Amino acid sequence: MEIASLGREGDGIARIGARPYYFPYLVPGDVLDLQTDEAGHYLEHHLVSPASHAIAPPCTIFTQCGGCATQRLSFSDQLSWKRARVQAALERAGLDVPPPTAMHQSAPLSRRRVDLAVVKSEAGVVIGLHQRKSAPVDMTSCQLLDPRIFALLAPLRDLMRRLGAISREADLHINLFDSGADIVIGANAAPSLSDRGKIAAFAAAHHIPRICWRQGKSYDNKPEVIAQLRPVTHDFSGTTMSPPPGSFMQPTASGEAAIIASVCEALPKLNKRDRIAELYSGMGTLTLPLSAYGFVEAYEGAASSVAALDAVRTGKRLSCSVRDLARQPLQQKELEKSRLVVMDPPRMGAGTQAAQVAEAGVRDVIYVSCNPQALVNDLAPFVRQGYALLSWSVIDQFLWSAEVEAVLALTLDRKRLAKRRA
Ligand SMILES: C[S@@+](CC[C@H](N)C(=O)[O-])C[C@H]1O[C@@H](n2cnc3c(N)ncnc32)[C@H](O)[C@@H]1O
Repeated sequence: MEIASLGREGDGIARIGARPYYFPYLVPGDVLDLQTDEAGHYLEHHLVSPASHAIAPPCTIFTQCGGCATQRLSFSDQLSWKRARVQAALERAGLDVPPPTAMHQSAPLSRRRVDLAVVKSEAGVVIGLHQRKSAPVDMTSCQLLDPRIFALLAPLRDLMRRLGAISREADLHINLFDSGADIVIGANAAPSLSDRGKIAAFAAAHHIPRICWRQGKSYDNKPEVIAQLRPVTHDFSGTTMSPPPGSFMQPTASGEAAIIASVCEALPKLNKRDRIAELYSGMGTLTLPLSAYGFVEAYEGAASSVAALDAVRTGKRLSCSVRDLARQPLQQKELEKSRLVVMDPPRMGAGTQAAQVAEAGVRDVIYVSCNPQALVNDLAPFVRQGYALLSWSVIDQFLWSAEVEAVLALTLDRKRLAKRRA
């Protein structure tokens, strides 16, 4: 049998009759031999002949590490697959879909943000990404991570081994800012005095500006600064900011630039007094460039990110507020005065907030999506209200995985639509 298509997670799919079988790491065109029991349940398979377009995976731990699913596809095949997934989502939502205006793909070795699992046992310390439904595999090689992050993994293994507060499991959140790596260690227990000393010495030895500790599983728990050697800074669109620990940042610098370019390209004609409501603004990745076009009212759930943006607000055409948009979505009435809404929701989508935006009847909406499944649901109220898709672009910042981002321009303005389509 032959792999006919790729599933949502990047698995190869082959069918016997109507029944789909999913094969991790196989790609369309691979021919395999499948053994099943009498009821058709999978027993085992082996690859008979690889697809002619399949390539040799670049990473030595591909199929062991949980990070990459599609390394046997060329860069252009991956981008085509991701484009097709976004296009299918837009069509499923009921939109008339023109060709994309832009497609971006980030390069290998450019990931500047990563969440890693740590497992400590008698055998040693493993730092890596979870394989689906199983333990993480030690990241002894990586074609994704910025080499400056990868270079920290060996010393971090040693640090984890020596920390008494880490008995079995922990996690690491690493952001690579302009000032250097910013690390949050997540663990169940609090660090002892001796652990604190070891962390401070580690920061000094590896020139790490800040290392924090977050106790407990919840990402709502505020990280405590354990070592801070110098200020943590990062340039966002020409503004130097002080990002808080564990903050959201687009995973690659080129991906961030592509998202900003796509958002700016999708803007309607604005005058500086026009209000732009920006929802899920994070630290202001989009807020700062948008403030060159109109007055931006930014809303974000993470108080520390809003504080970072607020600290650089003076003289800029923006306001920023902490607001949980799931519990307290911006209401129709609050949105009606906006000329444009820009929204960049988290993976689960905007839910009720999307419906409120659609019902407010704001003429133009720019939606930045990181999940085609959630996108379909969020688009439903816009389609009901008569919004059309003016343009869209595809951004692949998560090379070799199924993740894909897209920037959509939705409009109620038929004249603008007709002009664009002409
Ligand atoms: C995909 S990120 C986009 C951030 C920003 N636009 C950027 O490009 O860096 C989504 C943002 O939504 C925020 N968020 C998640 N759930 C939220 C909620 N219920 N209310 C408000 N913001 C939320 C996250 O903290 C995060 O900053």
